[in-house]
Amino acid sequence: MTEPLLMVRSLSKHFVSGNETVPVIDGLSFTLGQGQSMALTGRSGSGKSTLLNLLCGLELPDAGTITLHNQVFEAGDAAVRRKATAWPALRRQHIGVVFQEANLMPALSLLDNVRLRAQLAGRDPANSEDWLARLDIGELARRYPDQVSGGQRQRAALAMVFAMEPALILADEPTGSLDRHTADEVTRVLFDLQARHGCGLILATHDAELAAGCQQHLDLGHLTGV
Ligand SMILES: Nc1ncnc2c1ncn2[C@@H]1O[C@H](COP(=O)(O)OP(=O)(O)OP(=O)(O)O)[C@@H](O)[C@H]1O
Repeated sequence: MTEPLLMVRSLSKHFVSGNETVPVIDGLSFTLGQGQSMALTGRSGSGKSTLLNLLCGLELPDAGTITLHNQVFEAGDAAVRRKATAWPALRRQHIGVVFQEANLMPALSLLDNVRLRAQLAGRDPANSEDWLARLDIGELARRYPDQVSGGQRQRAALAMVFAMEPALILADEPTGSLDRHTADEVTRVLFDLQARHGCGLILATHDAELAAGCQQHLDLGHLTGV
């Protein structure tokens, strides 16, 4: 049997805001298999973005263990506390992150953005133009991010993620800034490529149609009882 891609066990995270302690994630456990997709749902403030940040090491947990791509990150380890861990390399090479607003380098063309992302992950950038073509923006490859629409920028952001051949894609409201038609297109492309390339996908969304396309559902609002 193949190892799961991701195992989360008893994960907890709180923030301190002034005198107030804000518990966000409390004893969360779940498993994501290789190539599986999961929708993270829950009302605004229920902790979706916080969980995505924990899963790529941008936030540190108070308690619990994250096992991702055969690496174990245990809250409380001195290395985890100092962030002096394998997270940065894992993020660069194996975790593709997509935010609501596409995060492109403004001084680079769409094609050079994709090439750079592939190179940073240690992949061959030769297929970068192909990735843009597969996302139906091949003819825009030499334009700069401010010369294309929001939906086209979001497609370019997906091309960057797929060009790095990630084991896991973490997407935070990837269609949140798009109109319905463009959101449907980007959703179709995302699921199609994810299924074809067998990477895991976790996406935080308020979009019921996007959530319905995922194999697993995790409702954080329900879990944390808020
Ligand atoms: N750095 C921080 N300091 C204090 N509180 C924080 C911090 N980051 C997030 N929070 C709080 O943690 C809770 C969870 O926030 P988070 O952004 O994860 O929610 P979300 O489910 O992604 O919300 P949305 O759907 O609105 O994007 C919220 O109450 C938020 O105010």
